Amino acid sequence: MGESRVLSRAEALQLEPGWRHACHVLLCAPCPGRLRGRVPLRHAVLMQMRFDGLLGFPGGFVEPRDGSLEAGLSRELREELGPGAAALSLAEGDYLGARCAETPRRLVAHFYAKRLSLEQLRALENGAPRAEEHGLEVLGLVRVPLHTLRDGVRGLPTFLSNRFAGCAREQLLEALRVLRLVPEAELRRADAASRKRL
Ligand SMILES: O=c1[nH]cnc2c1ncn2[C@H]1C[C@H](O)[C@@H](COP(=O)(O)OP(=O)(O)O)O1
Repeated sequence: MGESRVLSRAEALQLEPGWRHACHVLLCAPCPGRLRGRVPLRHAVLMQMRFDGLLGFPGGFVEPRDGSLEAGLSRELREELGPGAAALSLAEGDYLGARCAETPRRLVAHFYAKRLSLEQLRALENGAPRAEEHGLEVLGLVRVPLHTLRDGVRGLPTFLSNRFAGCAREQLLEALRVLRLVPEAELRRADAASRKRL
């Protein structure tokens, strides 16, 4: 995805038919653990390693037969995370925002977030290896490290210096800020530190 711009759901749905729509979701749960007994993990946030070596969120293209954005997203989640994803019941209320880009082709990326319990999130992680797309388009789920270690580099900054699909990096930063999963100043520092390594 080239340079993307933010637009509202209503604006996105009014775009001409030449635009394709994709929906992805950030799934997260409170995570009380401490790394090495010291560093608070705060939350478990799921992303996935894709077939193309890029990191992205679960989800994908919405097809005309899906009938709605949320139905398309739910179908993609069942394919990528397995039947356990059916229980997620994503709705318009879980919508976080949209971004669109003209290149490499006209794409609107709709983004959702869903807060789960740690047990629900673990059940999804455990069920994912049995999903239809496991080992094909999805090579595995990963948890995003939300902490930054004392060197100011390892943890979230290093994770952010990976390569991401479409606007997934922007979506991740925006969601971590809006959902208050990482304090804003820490997030800014992690973003800045990661850009030095890109
Ligand atoms: O996590 C993502 N956030 C934003 N855009 C993404 C993300 N992952 C992929 N993409 C882009 C890349 C593609 O142009 C479309 C659809 O991708 P994908 O998820 O691979 O779709 P299918 O599973 O093939 O339906 O969005």
